[in-house]
Amino acid sequence: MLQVENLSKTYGAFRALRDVSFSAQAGEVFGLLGPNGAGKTTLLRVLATLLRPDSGTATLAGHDVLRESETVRGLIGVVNGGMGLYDRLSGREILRYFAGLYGMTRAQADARIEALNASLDLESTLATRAAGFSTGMKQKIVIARAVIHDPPVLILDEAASGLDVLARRALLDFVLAYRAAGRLVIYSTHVMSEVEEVCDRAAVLDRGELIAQGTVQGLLAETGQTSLERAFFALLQARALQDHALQDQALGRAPGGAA
Ligand SMILES: Nc1ncnc2c1ncn2[C@@H]1O[C@H](COP(=O)(O)OP(=O)(O)OP(=O)(O)O)[C@@H](O)[C@H]1O
Repeated sequence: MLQVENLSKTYGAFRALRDVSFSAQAGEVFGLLGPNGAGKTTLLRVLATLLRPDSGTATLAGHDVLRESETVRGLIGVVNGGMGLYDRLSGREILRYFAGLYGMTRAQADARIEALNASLDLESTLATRAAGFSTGMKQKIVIARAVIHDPPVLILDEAASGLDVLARRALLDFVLAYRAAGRLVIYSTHVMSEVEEVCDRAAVLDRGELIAQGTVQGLLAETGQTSLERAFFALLQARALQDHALQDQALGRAPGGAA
């Protein structure tokens, strides 16, 4: 479903992505893990056709994100933390508006809203104006808006941050239900428990490089750790040590920096 090959992106002289490659399949939740600044959002923005990479390719269901960006936009739903809701519109009006942007008829929109009401428990949110939404209500509408056209791929960038335990639970359950419907969910976070709970596989990004990928069990086995958080630390630490060793080598120093 998703093929990423050798993606690189620089901001000026800064390399935000370096030769990132991975693939993800329909019917799985694929996690993207990384510390702040690792390049997760940059990668997701490329996949969402919002940012041009310097080199490399990404294809979704066989469509190139650069050359066929319009087609790709119809195949994805994106939740990236930006709420951007029209205060004066009710939840239902917001969803109808976005359905219209995707070319859906009013009848199609209303049928889809009913289906989303059942899975996201939108209830009063549909009739309430956005100005009166709680954070949890906002998040539900943002998710419903992202999948109003029933896209085969859902991209979530730190979507659970700032949510209380109930709203977070609703989000994770929705992710699992979306996967069960045979969709691909790309789930970016730095909260390990979320990855352990919903991700089938995950990739670890560090300073723009993909340094490991696999199932949670695979990442634990690779690092010899008992929790994903420990595995994550171990991977980053091993990478930092490797970088120091390379620097030492380049400068002709003994390992550890001795002259
Ligand atoms: N428009 C930009 N111009 C310059 N540098 C940028 C720009 N956008 C991001 N960066 C830098 O690129 C690096 C990767 O940023 P990115 O937002 O992709 O990381 P992230 O993994 O999503 O981090 P976080 O978890 O903090 O959101 C960071 O060092 C960031 O400062």
